Amino acid sequence: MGIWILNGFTVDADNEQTQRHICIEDGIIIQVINGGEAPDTAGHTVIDAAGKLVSPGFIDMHVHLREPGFEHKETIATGTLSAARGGFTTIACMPNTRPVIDTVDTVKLILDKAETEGAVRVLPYGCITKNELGRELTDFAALKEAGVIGYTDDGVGVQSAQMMKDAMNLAASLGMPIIAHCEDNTLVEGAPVTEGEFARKHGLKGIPNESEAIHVGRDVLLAEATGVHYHVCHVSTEQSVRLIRHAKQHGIKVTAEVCPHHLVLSDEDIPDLDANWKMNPPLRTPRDVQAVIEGLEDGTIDIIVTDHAPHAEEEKAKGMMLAPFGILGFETAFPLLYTKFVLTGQWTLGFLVDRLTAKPAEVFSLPWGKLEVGSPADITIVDLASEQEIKKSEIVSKSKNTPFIGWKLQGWPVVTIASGKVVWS
Ligand SMILES: NC(=O)N[C@@H](CC(=O)O)C(=O)O
Ligand SMILES: [Zn+2]
Ligand SMILES: [Zn+2]
Repeated sequence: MGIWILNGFTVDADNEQTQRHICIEDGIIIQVINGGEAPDTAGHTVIDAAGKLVSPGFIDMHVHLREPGFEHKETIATGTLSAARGGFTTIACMPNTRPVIDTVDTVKLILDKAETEGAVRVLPYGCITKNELGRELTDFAALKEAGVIGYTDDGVGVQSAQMMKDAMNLAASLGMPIIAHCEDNTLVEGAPVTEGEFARKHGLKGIPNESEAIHVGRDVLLAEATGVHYHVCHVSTEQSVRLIRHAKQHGIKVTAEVCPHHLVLSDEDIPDLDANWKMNPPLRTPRDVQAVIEGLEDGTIDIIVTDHAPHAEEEKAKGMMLAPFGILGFETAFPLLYTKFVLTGQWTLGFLVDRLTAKPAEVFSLPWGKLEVGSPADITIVDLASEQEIKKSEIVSKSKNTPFIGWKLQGWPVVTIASGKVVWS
């Protein structure tokens, strides 16, 4: 017995919208009918998607699931369910767990747990350096063999240029990407927010834009020298956008991602010293926000990721200086971007959906992100008309650290199907 999803509409990157009936069985899309009368659905479960968007399940290439080691913040079970609520069916998890994902055993542990306890598909990254200490490369070949999809020390920047170059050479020889958290530690020194209005007003030390952009500049040159696929994490500054644009113009194999919060918030929106507004990279100035939006719009930045970074309430209660960096991402991403960019007419729906589905699949050569006969049945149904307020009590993630509580947003995922199973409705 399969599932028929009737009368919904799909959208492509050019914003072409088509009414469709879609049948899935055994985890695969087995039939797609364009328009017209509903087919005979006898013997199947029926989901009425009339008036709703039927999208390939969203893909999030940058998330933190916290297991193993930080299960008080999130687990693979709670994190993947939070992803499902947000409409994500494939998520790529960062290795800054405890232990970090730098051995074959830890990769296996993640994959096993995801298989048995996860609501959606989990793709692990492995560390670039052992323990993310920047001193010694991990065993890239063994990690690849175990199932990682790329290498990153997310959470910290790789400080040594030579170490990064060695990593790129090795990754290139294996046909694997390097995913970089760009941050020069010598320029940061314990600052909690960006250099800008907010830091000045509160007398706080600021994180300068160069701390990110210096690594981007260094790394695109190293990527050119080594030929690796180099992917920049959570781009937040005008300078980084400029450097990536220049690198792409010169044929360097660089791709990049941006987070919803860096597209909709600047440091001037931070209301007070509440650490739910603290993340790395920090909210930047309005000028940077404008630059990352333009970067996404012109293709300099390829994809949208959430950087879902759960932290417990007591950790965030330590205040702006002492609390850890990071905010939740999964459950607010689509409604936030739909409300702020599509409803306002700045982006088409097709553009937004593409940057969350087909584009990430293309950038990382993944087989998901499309609704075609024979494709895995990863499908997200979105009620574009529904408006809801973000309430702390409704957050599925184990943590509640988001600055968006109380925001009224439109465009909520209502059914998420992963590998043919309804994982959220
Ligand atoms: N983004 C964050 O603010 N925090 C991330 C680390 C990271 O993505 O660099 C985390 O692990 O909490
Ligand atoms: Zn990072
Ligand atoms: Zn991250």
